[in-house]
Amino acid sequence: MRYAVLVTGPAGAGKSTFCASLITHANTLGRQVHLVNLDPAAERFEYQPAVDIRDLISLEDVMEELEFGPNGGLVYCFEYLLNNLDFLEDELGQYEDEYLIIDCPGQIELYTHIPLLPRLAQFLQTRLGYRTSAVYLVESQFMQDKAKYFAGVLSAMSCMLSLGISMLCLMSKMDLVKDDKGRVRREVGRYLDPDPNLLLEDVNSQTNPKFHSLNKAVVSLIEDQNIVSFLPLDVSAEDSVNTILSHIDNMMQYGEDEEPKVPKDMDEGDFDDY
Ligand SMILES: Nc1nc2c(ncn2[C@@H]2O[C@H](COP(=O)(O)OP(=O)(O)OP(=O)(O)O)[C@@H](O)[C@H]2O)c(=O)[nH]1
Ligand SMILES: [Mg+2]
Repeated sequence: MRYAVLVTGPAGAGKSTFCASLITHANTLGRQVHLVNLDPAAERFEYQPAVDIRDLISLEDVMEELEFGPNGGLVYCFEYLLNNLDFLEDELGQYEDEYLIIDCPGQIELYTHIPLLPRLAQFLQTRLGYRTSAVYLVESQFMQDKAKYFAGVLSAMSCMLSLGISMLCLMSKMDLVKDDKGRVRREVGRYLDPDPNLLLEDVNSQTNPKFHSLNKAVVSLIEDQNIVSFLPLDVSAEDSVNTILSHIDNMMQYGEDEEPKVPKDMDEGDFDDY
């Protein structure tokens, strides 16, 4: 069985850092995972990507040779990738029993203007037989501001709806919102899994009454899509990364088709103790 996790979210949310810590953690569990880089502007990685879009096309070349600016250049790179999906098939086709962590770029227009990620998710699933899921990162500092919280949740929802695969929302950089005793600050912690009614009260208390019905509509949309809860991500804490990996595994039913591995020196009688 093959598995793939798309790591998505806005620019600077911590996607590449999360990919590296997920790989480090999986390695300590003795699991083989590989990094796929889909960011044509990426410069350096903690782990060498097994598959790298820069081997197909680099943003620097596009900007130099075709005289695109950085954002137009990125869009060009992705359109080029979409027209050359056989590149991915050649690169990924060789992996059997594989678990891929796919580091995506952060420019939000790549998620909304051109259907790159949905096409890619579909290609991975139907053409290459990968069980594919996604995570979406939103920075914890955004949660201190209600308007930014709304924007973060709505962008996560738009990504989830356009991808059409199961998705987990992560609140990244939790170490930045801890108090001096190491506890997550209350005003942020309550947004990990907020009560929609309290959320509405909170937002209404900070906005002009003429926007209250809009607030209500957004909160009920958030509630309907069941996307209000975030898992906390602190890359410096192994148990946070471990919990997230377990959720991702569950989401893809990782390992359910695998034969259970029994340690060699355990005969059947030993199982009575468990
Ligand atoms: N304090 C803290 N900083 C973090 C954490 N994760 C990432 N960062 C920092 O945030 C910045 C951006 O992190 P990246 O991992 O490059 O973010 P990204 O989402 O891959 O960014 P783009 O690929 O440019 O969209 C870097 O300076 C990281 O060191 C975290 O958990 N805690
Ligand atoms: Mg990155």
